[in-house]
Amino acid sequence: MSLSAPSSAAPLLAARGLVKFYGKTQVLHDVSIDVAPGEAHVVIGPNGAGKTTLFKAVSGEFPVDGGEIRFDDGNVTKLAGWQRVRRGVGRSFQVARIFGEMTTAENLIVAVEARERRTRGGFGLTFRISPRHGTLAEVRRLLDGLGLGPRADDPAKLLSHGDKKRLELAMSLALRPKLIMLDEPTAGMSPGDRTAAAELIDETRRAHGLAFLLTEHDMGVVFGLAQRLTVLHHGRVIASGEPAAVRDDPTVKEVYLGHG
Ligand SMILES: Nc1ncnc2c1ncn2[C@@H]1O[C@H](COP(=O)(O)OP(=O)(O)OP(=O)(O)O)[C@@H](O)[C@H]1O
Repeated sequence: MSLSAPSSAAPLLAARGLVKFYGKTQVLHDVSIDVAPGEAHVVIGPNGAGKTTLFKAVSGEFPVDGGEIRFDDGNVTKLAGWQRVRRGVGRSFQVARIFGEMTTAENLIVAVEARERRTRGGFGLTFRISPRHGTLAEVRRLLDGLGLGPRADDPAKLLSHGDKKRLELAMSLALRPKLIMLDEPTAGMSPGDRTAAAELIDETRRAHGLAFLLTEHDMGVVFGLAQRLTVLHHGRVIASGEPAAVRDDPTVKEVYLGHG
């Protein structure tokens, strides 16, 4: 079933009727999802429901087999992932993208400088040891804003799991996207770190007016963050709308939330 969406703003992201096959197995069946500017839209569903596949489709990791993806009023369905990044689709850096031997601050310097090179239309992967004027001030703001100030000079490989997640989010923010996609941002965290991470995401969204598309298994985090909730089950959207309405939906209770 489809419940009414709370937002009347024109969507930043509008995916319509997405279809994806892995070989002969259909994993996404006519999946549609919107994210409004500044909104946190959380996708939930049992293991194997297709959440990660939906994320990969939206971020351009592979082409879809049907449907259309519009972002910021342009059709991005045929664009490669890096082209979507240029338009403002940000996917959180995975831990593997962090350079472990470099400090927390140096990782952020690389991210800020990469954005500047991109904006200026430059190429090349060289990292200049002397950062541009302005980069260090921006890195300091990101570090302080995400509570990483005390870790600035620590090698990234020595950060706790929670701090690595913060660094990933900071690196995503450094690229100044319009939408940030986070696939299970609190996975593997302690309950305390989970609460802190959810607060951080919510604060970041409010402070920067950023839109978020997230998947998450922790229902405390889900209901603390979501302005809108979509439930996937066997690759189909079974409910989408305001969190309270989705939570009370009988089908959702039966196939998913009822278990907890
Ligand atoms: N590369 C692949 N090749 C074939 N099948 C795949 C591939 N990746 C995922 N699948 C299958 O597609 C379905 C959807 O997987 P997906 O990872 O998108 O689900 P999910 O909702 O993110 O699950 P989880 O909550 O466990 O991360 C599952 O049945 C999975 O086994």
